[in-house]
Amino acid sequence: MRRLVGSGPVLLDLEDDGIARIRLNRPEAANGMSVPFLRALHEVVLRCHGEPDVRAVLITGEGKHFCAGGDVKTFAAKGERLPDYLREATAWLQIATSALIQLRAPVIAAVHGFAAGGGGFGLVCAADFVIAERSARFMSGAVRVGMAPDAGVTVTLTQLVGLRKAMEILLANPTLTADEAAEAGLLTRVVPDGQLLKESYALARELAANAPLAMAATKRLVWGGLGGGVEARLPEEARTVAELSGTADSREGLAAVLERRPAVYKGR
Ligand SMILES: CCCCCCCCCCCCC/C=C/C(=O)SCCNC(=O)CCNC(=O)[C@H](O)C(C)(C)COP(=O)(O)OP(=O)(O)OC[C@H]1O[C@@H](n2cnc3c(N)ncnc32)[C@H](O)[C@@H]1OP(=O)(O)O
Repeated sequence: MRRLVGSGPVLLDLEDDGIARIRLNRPEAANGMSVPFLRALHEVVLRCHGEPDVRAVLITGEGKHFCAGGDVKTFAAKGERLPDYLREATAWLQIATSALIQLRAPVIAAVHGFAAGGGGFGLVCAADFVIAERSARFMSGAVRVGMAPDAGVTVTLTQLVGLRKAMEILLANPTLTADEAAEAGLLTRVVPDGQLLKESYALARELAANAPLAMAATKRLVWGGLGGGVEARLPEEARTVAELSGTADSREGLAAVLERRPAVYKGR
């Protein structure tokens, strides 16, 4: 195993058989994504683009959770400055999402704990395969903090689960069990707790043994055929997220998450 990017919130290891492992590495914040995190994620994905030996990419989360989305603590601390901060965050988010979708190698998200918000749910929707432990949980999370979905979720989720179910997931913001997420069409498969890495590496080795040019071309054709294209959607999602983040409801939603209480929204 070679550590390609070895410090900060996102690590990259090039392992045997051409498997690159992206490790989300902020366990103290449930791998919550801030601007430095997004910048590091983009750097790691670009490194994967540049490594000719990469045949499959595994994304895992260090600690208790896969990823709990945007960094709510940092967002709440920004107060009135949050829209400017999110304009920067969503700029990195857009290029990281595009870079991930454009990876030649197939991407497997290996989910344990929670996959929530722009980071967790966004990565799940942008991956080619999602394997989840039975105890994993999934939540869109955006409306809870007075914001809107990002990372192309408004296109990918609708393709994955259908319009009716996507509206339920995005507007009612349920916490889905792994079985519910699989039944909806969000996951490739559910595995028993404790089997996640074994099953994920087995799939990665299987995919890594395939013809890389054919895999890359097939990915490009499938992703390019989604509606108006995920990447065309990213700027509108980003603009909406930054705009909503300046509302009192967004500040109330963030405060409610941190204070572990129901939010009271006022429509402004
Ligand atoms: C596709 C490629 C790239 C995508 C990139 C997307 C990037 C996104 C950035 C830009 C986003 C803009 C719009 C924002 C969208 C959002 O995602 S807003 C956040 C939505 N997420 C949530 O609301 C989830 C918040 N967390 C929780 O509800 C719970 O933590 C949990 C996930 C249900 C887990 O609960 P539990 O097991 O009880 O663990 P906790 O004790 O709550 O958490 C452990 C510690 O982690 C801290 N933490 C949890 N979530 C976050 C977070 N999102 N940000 C920062 N920190 C978080 C939590 O505070 C705990 O810390 P301590 O209090 O210090 O113990």
